[in-house]
Amino acid sequence: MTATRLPYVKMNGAGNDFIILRVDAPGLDLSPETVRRLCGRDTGPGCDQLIVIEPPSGPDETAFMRVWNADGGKVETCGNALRCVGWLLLEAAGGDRAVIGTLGGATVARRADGTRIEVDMGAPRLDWREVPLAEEMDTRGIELQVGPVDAPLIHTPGAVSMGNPHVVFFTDRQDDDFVRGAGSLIEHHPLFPEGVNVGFAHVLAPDHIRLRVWERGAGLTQACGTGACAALVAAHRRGLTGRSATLALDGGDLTIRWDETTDHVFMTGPVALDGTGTVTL
Ligand SMILES: N[C@H](CCC[C@H](N)C(=O)O)C(=O)O
Repeated sequence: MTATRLPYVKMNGAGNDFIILRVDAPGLDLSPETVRRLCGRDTGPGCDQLIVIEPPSGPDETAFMRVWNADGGKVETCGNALRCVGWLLLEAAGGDRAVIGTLGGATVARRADGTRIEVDMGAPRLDWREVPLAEEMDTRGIELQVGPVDAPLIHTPGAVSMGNPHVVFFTDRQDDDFVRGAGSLIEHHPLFPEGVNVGFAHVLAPDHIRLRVWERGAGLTQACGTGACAALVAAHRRGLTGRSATLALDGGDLTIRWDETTDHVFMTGPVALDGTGTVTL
């Protein structure tokens, strides 16, 4: 296959960084090897996720967004990338809203203030089959055995899908060793047949959560947008917070609101343009 050179835009949303390509034809399929090469910080421009903007998949969309994790796996969606893609589309079209289709469902991006973008992430999926889990459980507090079999540590985190799978632990343990150790152990736990993003949420107040996320396929990132949405939903379901909160992540703050009337989750946060370049596919 002949090599293709494409321009890219490098952006980040609260420190979660992306290479963003734009193509004219739908259905671009990238090999895991190509994705890993481009996402590698020593083999390519480097990023947490590779993002491709495609033409709309339906009449109500402005564009369609595909997401690959740095490990080469194609996934459903990415909250921080939706803000960045939303900003690019709004800058290009000059409109005030952009409908972005993803494999995890349709979303709507709007300008909030300054360079902050709000994305309507749609409704959380809360049934065990939608997360998905390998067996029936109450997703408000699932039974998850972590640790050696002879001395199991049973936790009852919340489980939520924002189009992609999340499990959220409520703990004041935020140190790197714990987050990396527990996160990497749980990411591929058999209870999660499609893998899982692992959040560690320290509820500081009914409207304030400190969050770190070990991401499926990317590891510990500066921020996870869908993880922030999942953490707020899981915290509210446990009676730990109201329906809106500031989520303080390593790379910045996200404002998350779970609207009672529409059941939709709204995520508002910063975007930044880091640079441009070209890559060879
Ligand atoms: N690691 C995620 C995809 C990226 C999500 C994250 N970067 C966000 O901002 O939502 C997954 O495998 O589902």
